[in-house]
Amino acid sequence: MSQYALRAAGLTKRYGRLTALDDLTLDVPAGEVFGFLGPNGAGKSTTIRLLLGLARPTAGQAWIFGTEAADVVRAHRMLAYVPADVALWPQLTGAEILHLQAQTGPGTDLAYRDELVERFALDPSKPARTYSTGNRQKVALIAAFATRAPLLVLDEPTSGLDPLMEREFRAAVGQARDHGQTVFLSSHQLAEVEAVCDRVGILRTGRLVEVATIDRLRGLHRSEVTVVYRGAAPGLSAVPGVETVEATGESRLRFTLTGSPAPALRALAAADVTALTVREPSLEEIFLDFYGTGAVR
Ligand SMILES: Nc1ncnc2c1ncn2[C@@H]1O[C@H](COP(=O)(O)OP(=O)(O)OP(=O)(O)O)[C@@H](O)[C@H]1O
Repeated sequence: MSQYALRAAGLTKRYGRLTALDDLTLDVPAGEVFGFLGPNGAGKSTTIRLLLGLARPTAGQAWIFGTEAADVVRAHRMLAYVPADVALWPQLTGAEILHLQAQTGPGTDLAYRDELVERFALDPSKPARTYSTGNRQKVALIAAFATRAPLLVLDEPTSGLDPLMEREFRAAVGQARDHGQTVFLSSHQLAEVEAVCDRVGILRTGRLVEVATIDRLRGLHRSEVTVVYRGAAPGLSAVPGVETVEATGESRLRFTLTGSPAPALRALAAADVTALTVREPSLEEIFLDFYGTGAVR
């Protein structure tokens, strides 16, 4: 079997004049948890549809463990997929659907599946028509995580989950990694990708603009810090990671912080700080930060 779980070479998809995916070349080694990050409409789902053979590329090719993605019967023996919008058979219960999927998929660890049903707090006795978006997502996630498929393809899998369930999701991704499974996870949530992924590809208007490890991504991460103080202003000039310090009112200032917060915290500790807020940048801000407005097409 190929050492790459997933490969794309010049993968392109056009819908009329719109280029949804533009010349994607990407290798994901087996065993990696790879995050595919991008704002709405960046082309994440299009990429996944091409990888799954659900759509035909306008140009280029993709492979799943060395098998052409277009060879759906062989490629799908090696993967489990959770779509962004999970549709289930409305008249079947959660348990019946999990049973059905275990019969048709690449093999299921039934004991682990039961454990996941507990952990995700799913009531499998109810018909799927009564399930909320989050519960439908749970059924699909449980079915996928309980397989021993070497590749899990998850398209924005936590959009309907609450924070407790997100924690379970992250733990399940960790266990998949421990089993040696490869995870390809599309997301527009920076925090989720940071928490679970080894490497991240950043997609923007159909183009892969960066592939970076999480450490490198953290380096790009610029937070905005607001400080209210009494007496003398904290001395922040020449503090590593601190930039663009500006007074925003009487005894109030704002600065941006990149990398480790320790030097800035030491500088702030020397002043009489009465309030401190830290705002994480949005993904879009990080894009703009890193690529400049010139990168926007
Ligand atoms: N079948 C289609 N016909 C025409 N345009 C399409 C089709 N599918 C996707 N697109 C367009 O391709 C672009 C990429 O869409 P895609 O769904 O891949 O983005 P995404 O990154 O998955 O976004 P989201 O996070 O909103 O799901 C968008 O501009 C979208 O409108």
